[in-house]
Amino acid sequence: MALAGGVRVRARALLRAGAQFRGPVLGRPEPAAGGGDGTRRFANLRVLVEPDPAAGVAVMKLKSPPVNSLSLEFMTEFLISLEKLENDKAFRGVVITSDCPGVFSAGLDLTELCGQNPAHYAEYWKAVQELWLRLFLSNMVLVAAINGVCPAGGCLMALTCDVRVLADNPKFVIGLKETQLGIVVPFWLKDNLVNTIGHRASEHALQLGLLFPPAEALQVGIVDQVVPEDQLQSTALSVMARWMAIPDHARHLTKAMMRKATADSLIKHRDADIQNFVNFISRDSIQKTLQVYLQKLKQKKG
Ligand SMILES: CCC/C=C/C(=O)SCCNC(=O)CCNC(=O)[C@H](O)C(C)(C)COP(=O)([O-])OP(=O)([O-])OC[C@H]1O[C@@H](n2cnc3c(N)ncnc32)[C@H](O)[C@@H]1OP(=O)([O-])[O-]
Repeated sequence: MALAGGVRVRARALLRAGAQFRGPVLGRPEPAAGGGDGTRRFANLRVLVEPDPAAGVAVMKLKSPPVNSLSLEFMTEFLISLEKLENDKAFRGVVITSDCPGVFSAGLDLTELCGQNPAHYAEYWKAVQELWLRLFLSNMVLVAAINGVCPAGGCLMALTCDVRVLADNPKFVIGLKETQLGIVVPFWLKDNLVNTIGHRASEHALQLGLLFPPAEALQVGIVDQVVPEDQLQSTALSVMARWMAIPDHARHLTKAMMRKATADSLIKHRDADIQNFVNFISRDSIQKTLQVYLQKLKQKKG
């Protein structure tokens, strides 16, 4: 699946502006700095990719400090990196994890949702849809190695993966907390959650905006495994090895079959979903709530 129009234009603009792949790109391998071991690390500003072509696996590290919030730039760069891997036959699996200590992703970037104009909200929401669709429909095996707090839009990314492994730390909560912020999750993300944990548990989780600590997350099924923090990466890679042992073609056709109806319901109603989001987020009451919340986050430090 190619990048949608707006995101593609933005991606091109970023690249034209020299969006600054600091390392070698896939297809033009060079040894990693100082490595000389044939591994091909590449990075843009906000995503670090550590490829292991021999295993057919790459680790994508989200590194948009302080909290990996989903800004337009972050999502664009993430999708460029993902597309590079998808276009390279050497790669069949991706582990997604964070390079920001204690935070997998803080979710949607609230500065993109506050005090902007409707055209911006529309562009932003289209990019969020695109991020979800591209991950949800990826042919590759995606494993989320969740090494930090994972609320809302962070949980969105994790939910698209085939497997979620969470590091066992009581601070590392995961869930769709949107109602706590006065936001309603989009129907396609609700469907994604229902497919994962079932209808009744989703009703509770979504209405209450629940964030699950590790033991509860495992119990409700929003993650598949909880492991000690120092075993997260190795567990994610061994889960990946198990999935990679399945013939690719059969596996990804099965994945597509399982996910098609959920994805199609967004694809068919993309424009209406954008319009709905723009109308909702532009409301004075929502803007006020989000601004107060953002202000509170900023004051936390002071
Ligand atoms: C698709 C479905 C709908 C989805 C909706 C959403 O995702 S809505 C989103 C739902 N997400 C949430 O409700 C999560 C909100 N975030 C948090 O709860 C905490 O930041 C944390 C627990 C993620 C990390 O705690 P910590 O103590 O490690 O870090 P800290 O708290 O000190 O923050 C550091 C800096 O980052 C800033 N910043 C933080 N988040 C965001 C953001 N989303 N955006 C922008 N900026 C954000 C914060 O203001 C501060 O800025 P400053 O002062 O340096 O200019």
